[in-house]
Amino acid sequence: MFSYFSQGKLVRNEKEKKLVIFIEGNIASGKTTCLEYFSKTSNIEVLTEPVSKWRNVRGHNPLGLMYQDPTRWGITLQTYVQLTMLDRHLSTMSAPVRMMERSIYSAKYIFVENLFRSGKMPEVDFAVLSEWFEWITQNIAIPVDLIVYLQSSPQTCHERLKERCREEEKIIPLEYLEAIHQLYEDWLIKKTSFNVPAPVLVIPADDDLQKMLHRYEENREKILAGSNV
Ligand SMILES: Nc1ncnc2c1ncn2[C@@H]1O[C@H](COP(=O)(O)OP(=O)(O)O)[C@@H](O)[C@H]1O
Ligand SMILES: Nc1ccn([C@H]2C[C@H](O)[C@@H](COP(=O)(O)O)O2)c(=O)n1
Repeated sequence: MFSYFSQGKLVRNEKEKKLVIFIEGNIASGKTTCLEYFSKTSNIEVLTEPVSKWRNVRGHNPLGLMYQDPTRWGITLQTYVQLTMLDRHLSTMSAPVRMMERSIYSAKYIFVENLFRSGKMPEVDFAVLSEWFEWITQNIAIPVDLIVYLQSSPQTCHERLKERCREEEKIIPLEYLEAIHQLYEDWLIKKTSFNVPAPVLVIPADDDLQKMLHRYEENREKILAGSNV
């Protein structure tokens, strides 16, 4: 699986240079819809977030538990998110371009950070997750060439979230989406909080579906720059 070290990190052995793009954004900002659109292009591999795993690990639902009692179950969910995202990052690419929903970075810089800052994650849980995250990112190369940030207002996300009606998310208040939004803005727009591992392309994402699909098409070249797709 890993065949050589580069700058002290384990690196996957891919024969040709491939393009890896993260699609980042708030909950219900339209990431999956965006990925669905690009999945129709041949030579693009799309990886959605493994939410089904987060809702069912050996019969348990860490996502649901986390929303019910974040202080008790936040670390349980986020440990599993970290593992499943790492597994996604390290999986063998089946096409020259990979577009993946979120990343191990946003899991830590947005969701873990939010749990901790809002006082819902005990300091010891945050410390353990941070140690894991730092070990992983210091020892394993996580390929990424571009981050596409779907920038949407928390209000829009709240409307879309209600429409999507995922059982576990019914209790999410607007304030939660506002906090996630602020963390994303600090990370990817102001660039004042954490390391940004690749250039960022910002796509405004509040418009209706038709306009959004048109906007994705307009941005296709920018997104796929450097690839032959
Ligand atoms: N541009 C849009 N306008 C209106 N509704 C949208 C738009 N994009 C997505 N949706 C709907 O909003 C909900 C969340 O979209 P989704 O793509 O699942 O977001 P995410 O993957 O970011 O959570 C879904 O019900 C989806 O059909
Ligand atoms: N590190 C993470 C990543 C995601 N979640 C939650 C947020 C949503 O309820 C769900 C993913 O849905 P999406 O944003 O793709 O609509 O998982 C989390 O709590 N921690």
